[in-house]
Amino acid sequence: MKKILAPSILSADFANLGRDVLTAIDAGAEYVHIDVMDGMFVPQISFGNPVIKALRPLTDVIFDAHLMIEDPGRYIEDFAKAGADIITVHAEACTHLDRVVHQIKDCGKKAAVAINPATPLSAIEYVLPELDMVLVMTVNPGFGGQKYIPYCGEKVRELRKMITEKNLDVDIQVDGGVKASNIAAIAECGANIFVCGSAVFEGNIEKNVKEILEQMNK
Ligand SMILES: O=C(CO)[C@@H](O)[C@H](O)COP(=O)(O)O
Ligand SMILES: [Fe+2]
Repeated sequence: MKKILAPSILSADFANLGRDVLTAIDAGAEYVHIDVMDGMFVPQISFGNPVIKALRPLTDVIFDAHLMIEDPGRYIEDFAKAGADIITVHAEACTHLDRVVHQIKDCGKKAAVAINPATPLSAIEYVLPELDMVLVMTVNPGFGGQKYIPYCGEKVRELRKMITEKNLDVDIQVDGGVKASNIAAIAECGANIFVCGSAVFEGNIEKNVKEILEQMNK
């Protein structure tokens, strides 16, 4: 299964966002992970779809919108129109998860569901055949630069087993505290899309991306 690095722009320099994003892409990142926070589902407010719209003309790479917002069904069409390719909603934020997943697919976008560290896999079990990706949060969402929660590796392993047993083709994304020093171990658990925020954007972006890719593909 192809492994992909998805830099999270939450840790980029917002005053030079386009430049930072293009540097990460030129160094080998294949997705751009866009963290949308509403100050309700998570404590912080980040940015909304105008930022996706502003970045869209710069590149054709996959834009992966991680919506950490309450009742995301209200905004699916807006994010689709802004240029997101994958739209991820939190299972914990949707009263009618199946309906929201279909809203995303009806917009012609890839549908993904995220689960927080303490949320069991059963929350996504029935919608799994409808999904392109599951995002297993490896920190409690809301902030960049947090420490990876080790028990999440076991959850990724169980999810990969569930996907294989059901004979499905679903990506597993991990997000939170992922860096060069732990990415190989997390990949071994069965994840194949890796969000890295601070590990990419703090310091030399090009050097960071190259080091992460090297460890990711070990
Ligand atoms: O969704 C989130 C945080 O809620 C993430 O995408 C973070 O932006 C990841 O940052 P690092 O833990 O990699 O610094
Ligand atoms: Fe994220």
